[in-house]
Amino acid sequence: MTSNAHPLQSLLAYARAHRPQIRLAVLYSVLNKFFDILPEVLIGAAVDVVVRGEQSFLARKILVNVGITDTWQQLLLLGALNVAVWGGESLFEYLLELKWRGLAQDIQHQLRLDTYAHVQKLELTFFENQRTGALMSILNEDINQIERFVNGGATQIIQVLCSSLMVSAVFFALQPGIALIALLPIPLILFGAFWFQKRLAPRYTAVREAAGDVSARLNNNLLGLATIKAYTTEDFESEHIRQASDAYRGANARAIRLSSAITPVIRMAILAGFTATLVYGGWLTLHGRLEVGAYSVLVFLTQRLLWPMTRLAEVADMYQRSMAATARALGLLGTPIRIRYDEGQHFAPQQARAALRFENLGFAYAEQPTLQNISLDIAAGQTVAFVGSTGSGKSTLVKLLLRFYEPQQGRILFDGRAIAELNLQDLRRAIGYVAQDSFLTDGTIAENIAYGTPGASDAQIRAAAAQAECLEFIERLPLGFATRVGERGQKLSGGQRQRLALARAILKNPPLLILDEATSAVDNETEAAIQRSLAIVSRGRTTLVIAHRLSTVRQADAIHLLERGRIVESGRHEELLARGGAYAALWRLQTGEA
Ligand SMILES: Nc1ncnc2c1ncn2[C@@H]1O[C@H](COP(=O)(O)OP(=O)(O)OP(=O)(O)O)[C@@H](O)[C@H]1O
Repeated sequence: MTSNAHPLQSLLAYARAHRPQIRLAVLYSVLNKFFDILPEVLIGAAVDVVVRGEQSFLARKILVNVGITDTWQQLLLLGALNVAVWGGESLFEYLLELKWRGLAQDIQHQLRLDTYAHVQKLELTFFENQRTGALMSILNEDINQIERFVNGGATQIIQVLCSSLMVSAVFFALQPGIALIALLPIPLILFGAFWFQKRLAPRYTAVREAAGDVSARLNNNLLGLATIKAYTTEDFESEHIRQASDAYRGANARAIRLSSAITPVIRMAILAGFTATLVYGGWLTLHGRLEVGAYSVLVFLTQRLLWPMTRLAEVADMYQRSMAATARALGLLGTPIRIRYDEGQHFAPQQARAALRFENLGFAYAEQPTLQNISLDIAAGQTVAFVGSTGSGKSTLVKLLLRFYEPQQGRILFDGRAIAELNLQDLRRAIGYVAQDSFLTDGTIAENIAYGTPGASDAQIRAAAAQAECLEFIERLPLGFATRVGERGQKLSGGQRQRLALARAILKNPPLLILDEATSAVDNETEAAIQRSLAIVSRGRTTLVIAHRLSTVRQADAIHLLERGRIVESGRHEELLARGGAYAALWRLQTGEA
């Protein structure tokens, strides 16, 4: 899937597994075309019979020993052949439709699944530099475009090629002189189609990119509707969408201007060949140098050549669109996964003790360092808190532990082994992570708690909810655990979402639990609830808590205060207070003792 290969080549390489199917589909297309041009030949033969009677083509001994001199029998034979030809054409039409359309479905299905599965494994940095809507447009529209091409475009290309070859063969067999004239425009047409195609390609790439942009903006706005309403920026945002949509329309207009010219131009070239056949062939026939039957075959066949060639334009258009789509979809599929899932030593996540060691860790998202010289030991089973001002790097620290990012310096050991050498999924299975903004699915409360722990019983789900102190609010809902939470858990309060996310992590029963508290703005009751549940859930496992409210973590075995990416103070609550440093100041500030 190298980026410098032609998209068609890449697509064929991707569809390797479908090769036998593709070959069969191509065969059906060829056979269908073969039967499709035979009626014209039969018309010629019929004209030949009525004009020349017993001297006709059919009366002569040709390839096979036909030699039927009786004209009535000749006509009957033609009738029978006609039925067979039309029957064959219909049969192969059915088969080719079945095969190509089946292939289109199989390929789009596989491509969508593969691309999605691949995208899921890409590291977070990739998504931070991409817009979700643009990715959605690749996963949806671009893959649909490829589906449309395989559905109808591929067979059309094959059929245009076949009919050109077959018609040329008939022409040469009947009248080589006319054949040369009639077929003269073909190189011109092919050259023209190629010329258009080359110029269309970048225009369609621009169209696909503009479509991705529209989709990205729509997605962004729909997610931010509450903010749009609150700031009454509806008109401003409509204008944003208008600009994106306008750019899409403009990109399409540039493609349309060119693509609309293809058919008329090609038709004019065909016209030259057709007129030449009509006039020159007629002249030859009048002078007895061409049979009437052969003349009619040639005239009809030029028509046969004409229509597929005009379709060539349409097909070239569709081809170009889908190649732009293919390049985007396969490009996404070919994006290298930097933090690999399939490497590293396996271990049993549930048996881990989760003793942690951070060794001189240094990390930067961009140039500015976010974390520097972080070194600390966390014994198995300890509860450790990270506190510090906003943006000091607390969340980043645990994200490195989850291997969402790779540190530029130092390493993290998990039970004595560097996490970079462990199997990524085993490591993550050993961790229960409650993020600041946990992702809730559009399902029920029970489904959300059991997310990541398939097969959990109702009793287990209930117990986890109780430990996370969310049983009370769940039971007040009319449908209880069966209540649907809406997309991203919209129908719940921020605190309720956080509790639910905690219940989810508890149910997973991981050796290492990470709680990233979103805010210090909690009421006293919630604060007490957090303390209670923390005491329960941290039992028997290593627990890391990122806290904004110092009182929630005063019982922790160790507290680390971060400032601008460095640990500036560490110790137990009482020790830190006694030291009278930055932690003590922060404590006084929060408790109002200042
Ligand atoms: N994905 C990212 N890309 C670039 N910079 C980031 C990214 N995530 C965080 N940062 C920056 O890194 C710094 C540390 O962020 P981090 O989220 O670790 O802080 P925090 O201490 O957890 O803050 P808070 O208490 O507000 O949650 C911040 O300056 C932030 O702007």
